[in-house]
Amino acid sequence: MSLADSAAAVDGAFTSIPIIDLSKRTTPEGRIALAQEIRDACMKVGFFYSAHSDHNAFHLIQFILAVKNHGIPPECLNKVLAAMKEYFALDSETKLKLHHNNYSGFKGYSPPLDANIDPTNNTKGDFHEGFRVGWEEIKAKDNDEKRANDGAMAGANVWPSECPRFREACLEYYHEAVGIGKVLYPLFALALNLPETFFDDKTKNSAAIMRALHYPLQDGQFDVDDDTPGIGAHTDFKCFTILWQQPGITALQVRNSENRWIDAVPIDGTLVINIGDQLALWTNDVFKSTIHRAMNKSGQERYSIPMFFGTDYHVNIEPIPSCVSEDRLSKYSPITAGEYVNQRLKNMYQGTQ
Ligand SMILES: O=C(O)CCC(=O)C(=O)O
Ligand SMILES: [Fe+2]
Repeated sequence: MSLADSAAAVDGAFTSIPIIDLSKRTTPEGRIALAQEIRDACMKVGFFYSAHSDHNAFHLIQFILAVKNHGIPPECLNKVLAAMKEYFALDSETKLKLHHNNYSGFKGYSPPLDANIDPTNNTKGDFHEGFRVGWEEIKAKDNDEKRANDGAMAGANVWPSECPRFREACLEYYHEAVGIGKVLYPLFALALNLPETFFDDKTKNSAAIMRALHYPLQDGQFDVDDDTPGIGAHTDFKCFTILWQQPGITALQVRNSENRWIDAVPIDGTLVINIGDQLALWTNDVFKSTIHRAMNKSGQERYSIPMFFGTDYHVNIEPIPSCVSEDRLSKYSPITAGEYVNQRLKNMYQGTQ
């Protein structure tokens, strides 16, 4: 059965989110099995957790991936969480100095209610604040080709001098997550019956954007109520997202085909991986980009870190042939990844105005 045919046979009425054991990727058979699991998960759900199946998963992921230099050590997560707490606790005047409107490529700070990712559903905006970071070497380089090649999203990162440890903590996390992205791209290619290397020449510049997110408490400072989403219903703009969510606080929800919201409860030691629109474009919707949102009703502040992985900004995205058939005609016209992301970001920020 072709990918286009099997996509027609699945429905999206999932009630739980599968956990994929990334440790299997070390053998060729393991990678094929994993690609099959990823394929099933993407076609039905669009969201999955990346984990080792052991309850002590993080250490095992770290061990297995550390061999290939792809693990995210717990210290790295602790460090970035501590830095995020310190940064977001700064007063808003200080944070607003780095408002993303003042910089290119949307880098920098976005205050609460700045964006409205789902303008159809509310007028107040999304009740989170965030900080956007793109590619940068940890040890600053005079000539950073990867950053210079970022085309439509080009622009240097900006950093708050008031929280000196923020830069290093974010960039350490950024590079760890890029390592996991490098593991996932070949698995997605295999899952699509493509050569493992299909995405290699399309992801040379790591078109990866990280956002440090803070969902504040409703303390009367902002005009929000219980129905104001932390982030409204949306699909992500790129190929896939690797999301770290703060343990112990459930806020992320995924919508199934029956329009029911399914909680993506944080599971210790896992990262949530979800498919974004660029992969849906590449695959003519064989891989679904699933609608999700975050509603923080925990009564506590919440922190999360999505990292969005796209193809390089100059790359033209068009449905791959195995995902197109007579019954499943190509739904999308070619567009460059950069144009696509830039347009979506503009819409997101204009939605509140
Ligand atoms: O914070 C979360 O759990 C989700 C964030 C998200 O969906 C996004 O930033 O696109
Ligand atoms: Fe998202």
